[in-house]
Amino acid sequence: MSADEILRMFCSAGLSEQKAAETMKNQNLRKRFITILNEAAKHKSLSECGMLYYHIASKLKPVHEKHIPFLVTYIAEKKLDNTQRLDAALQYLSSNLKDNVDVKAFEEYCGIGIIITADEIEQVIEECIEKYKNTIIKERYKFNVGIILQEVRNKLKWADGRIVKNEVDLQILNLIGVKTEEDVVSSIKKDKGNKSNIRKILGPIENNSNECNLSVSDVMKKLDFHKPGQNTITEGYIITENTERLLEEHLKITGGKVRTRFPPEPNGILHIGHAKAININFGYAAAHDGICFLRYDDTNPEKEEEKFFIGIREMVEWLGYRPYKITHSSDYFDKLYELALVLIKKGLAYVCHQNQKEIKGFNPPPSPWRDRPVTENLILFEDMRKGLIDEGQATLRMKITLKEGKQDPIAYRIKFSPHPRTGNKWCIYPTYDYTHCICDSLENITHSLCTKEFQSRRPTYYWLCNALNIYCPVQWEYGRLNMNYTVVSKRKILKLIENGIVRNWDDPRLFTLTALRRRGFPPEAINRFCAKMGVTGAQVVVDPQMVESEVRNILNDTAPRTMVVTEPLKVCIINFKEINITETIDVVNFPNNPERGSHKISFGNVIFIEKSDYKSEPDKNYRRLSLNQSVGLRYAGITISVINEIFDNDEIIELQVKAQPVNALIKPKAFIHWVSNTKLVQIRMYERLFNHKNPDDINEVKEGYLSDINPNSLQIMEGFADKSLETVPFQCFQFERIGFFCVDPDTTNSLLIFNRTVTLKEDSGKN
Ligand SMILES: Nc1ncnc2c1ncn2[C@@H]1O[C@H](COP(=O)(O)OP(=O)(O)OP(=O)(O)O)[C@@H](O)[C@H]1O
Ligand SMILES: NC(=O)CC[C@H](N)C(=O)O
Repeated sequence: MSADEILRMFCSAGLSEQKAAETMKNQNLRKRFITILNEAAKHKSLSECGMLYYHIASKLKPVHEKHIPFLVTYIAEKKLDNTQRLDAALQYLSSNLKDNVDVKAFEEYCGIGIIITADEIEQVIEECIEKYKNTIIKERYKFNVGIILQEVRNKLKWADGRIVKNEVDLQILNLIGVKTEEDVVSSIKKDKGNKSNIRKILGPIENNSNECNLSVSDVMKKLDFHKPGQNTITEGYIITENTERLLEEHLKITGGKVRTRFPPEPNGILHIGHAKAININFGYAAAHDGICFLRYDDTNPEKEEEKFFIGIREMVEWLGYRPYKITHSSDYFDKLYELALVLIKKGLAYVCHQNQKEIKGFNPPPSPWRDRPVTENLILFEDMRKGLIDEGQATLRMKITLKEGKQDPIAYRIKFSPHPRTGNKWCIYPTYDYTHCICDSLENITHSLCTKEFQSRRPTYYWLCNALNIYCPVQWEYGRLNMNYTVVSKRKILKLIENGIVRNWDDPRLFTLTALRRRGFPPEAINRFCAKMGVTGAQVVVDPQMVESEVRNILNDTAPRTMVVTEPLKVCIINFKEINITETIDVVNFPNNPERGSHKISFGNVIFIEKSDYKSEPDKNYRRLSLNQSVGLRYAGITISVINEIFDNDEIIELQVKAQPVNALIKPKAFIHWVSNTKLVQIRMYERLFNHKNPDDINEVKEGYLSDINPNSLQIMEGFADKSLETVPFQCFQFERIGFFCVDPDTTNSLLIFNRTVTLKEDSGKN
C-alpha cells in the first residue's frame, strides 16, 4: 500500500488528518494499526469502531499482538464497546499471560453483557447528590464533582463515563441553578490557588490528603499502586517470555504480600525529606499488611561510616517503624559479582577504558571497546577484581542504549577503598544502576518506591532485571519533599558545623531528624505532616510552619503545663502573712482534662514574674500589671497591686506589691504566670536559621547560604522553673503563655536546659 492509501485508510477509520499524519510517523503504531484495520475489514466494522481500534493500536503491548484477531472480533461484535471495557481487556491480558484466553473470566473482567440503563444511572446519581446536597448548596460550583463521579463509578462500574458526567452536571444544575457571576469569579480564584498548590497530583499516585486529617495509613490505603503480582499492568513494564513464570515464583515466596524497602546511603544523617520516604515505604507496607526492609545502600565505601548506619536505624525506629529485616547492598556483593559474569557471558556487558570525562554529557561517543569479545571481557573484569588495573582505568558497562541518548551505564568501577562491612575483600564496587534493581529483585520487593529523579533510571532497572532473567519489581516515583528557610544537603550542613554556625548535626535549628527530635518535635507530628503532604509526583516545597502546626496539635494533647519565667522580675508580696494562702498549690497538668493529674508548686512572699508582664505606664490596651492596674496570678487565686518600684540605676529590679484574694468584686483583666521557689533553667530560643526562603539559591542570596544566617536564630536566656519540676531528656512541656519546650540532653544535675520547640501560636504576641 502506498503512503497515500494508508493515510486514507486511517482517515476512514475516523482519525483526523493531523492524527493520521502523526500516526504515519510512528513506525510501530503505524504497523500495528494497519494490522488491526486489515483484521477489522473482515468484519466490516471499520467506520463505526475506528476509534476503538486506534485505542488498542496505541495501547497494546508487543507481547499481546497475537491477540489482535480476538480483540477485533469483540470490538466488531460490540462486546467491547467503549474505552473503559477496552482498557479492562488490555489489563486482563497483561495480568493473564497464557496464550489461550479464558473467555469466561475475560468477559467477566470486562463487564461484557452488563447493560446499564439511563434510569439506573439517573437513580444512582440522584442518591449521591442527595448525600452531598448540603455541601453542594454551600460550595456551589466549587464543589468537587469528582467525588460524585467516583461514587457512581464504584456503584456502576460499567456505566458510560460521558453519560454519567452529563447527568451529574444536569442534576447539579437543577439543584443550584446556572452559574452566577460570583461563581465564575470564585472559580477563577480557586484556579489561581491551585497553581501554587503544592499537592498537585500527578500520574496514578494519588490521595486526598488535603481533604481532612488523614493518617499515614489512610493516605497509603488510598494509593493506586498495583497489587503484588500485577506488575504487568503497570505503565512501561516489560513483559518477556519469562515474566509469567518469574511472577509466579515471586508470589510463592512473598505469599502475595506487599514488600517495600527504605534504601538510604549510610553516608549521613536523615532529614525531613527522608521522613517522607520512610513513611511512604514503611507506611505503604504497614497499610497493606506487608513488610518493609531497611536496606543500607552501601556501595560507596569511602563515604560510609559506622555512626551513620546506627543513626539511620535509630531515626527509623524513632518515627515508630520496625524494619522487617535490616539488609545491606553489600550483603549481595558475591551474588552481584556472579550476575555480572552472567551479563558478560551473554554479551550484555563489557570492560571499557573511556574515562569519566569522555562518557559524560548528552550523546557521548560510543565506547570503542563495546564489541570486544566475551573472553577478553571476562579476563579484564577478573583483572579489575584482582586489583591489577588502576582506579579510573577501567569500568564494566552494560550494553543498553537509553532513549534519552544515555548509553551503556556503568555497572562496576574500581575503588581501592576498604568497605566498612566487607573490608578489603573487594576493590571493585557496583554502581547504583547495577545494584539497586538486583537487590530489589533478590528481596522480592513488590513496590520499589523512590523519588522522581530516579524516573530516568527506570529503563535501566527494567532492562537489567530482564537481561538477567530475574524477577523484575515495579518502580514507582514520587516527588521529593523540601523545606524552605533551611538546607538539608550533608555537605552544606557540614560547612555550617565547621564554621561554628550550628553546633552539630542535631542542632535544633536544622531539619535533620535528630535535630527535630532534640527540638522536641514529636515523631507523630512529623508523620502526620508527611501524610498531609500526600504522595504526589510533584516536588513539594513547604514552609516550616506547616510542620510546626502539626507539632502544636500533638503537643497540645501531650505536653503537660508548667509555669516557667524566662526573664524574671522579682516581686515581694508585703502582706503575704495576712492573705492566708497555702504555700503549696496543686496545679492540673491539662486544664481541659483535670483527670490527667496534677503537680504541686510552691508559693511564698517572693515570686518572679516576666519582665514583660510589668509596665509602669502602659498604653490603654495593656491588660497586665502596671502602677495603676492589678493583675491576677494563675492558680494562686490572688491579684497583686504595685505599691513600690525599686530601681538600680534606671532599671526596675524589684516590685513591692500587695495581694488580695480574687473575688467577684476584684476581677483582674489578666492572669499571669509566676514562679516562687525557684530552680535555675537555661532556655534556648530558636528562630529560623536563614533569612531567605532559599538560602542556597544564588539568585536569592548572592554571597551564598553561609552569608544568610539570621543572627537571632539562637538566643539563650536564664529563667526560673519551680524547684520541684522533674524532667527527663527530650520530655516536652507547655510553658504557660510562652510556648512548647523540650528538655535538652545537655541538661546536668545543676542546670536544667530547655529548647523552645514552637511558640504557642504561629504568630505569637502577648497582650
Ligand atoms: N527530600 C526527599 N524527599 C523525599 N524522599 C527523599 C528525599 N531525599 C531522599 N529521599 C529518599 O530517601 C531514600 C534514601 O535516600 P538516600 O539517603 O540514599 O538519598 P539522598 O538522595 O542521598 O539524600 P540526601 O542527598 O538529600 O541526603 C531514597 O529512596 C530517596 O529517594
Ligand atoms: N531508588 C532509590 O530509592 C534510591 C536510593 C539510593 N540510596 C539513593 O538515593 O541514591
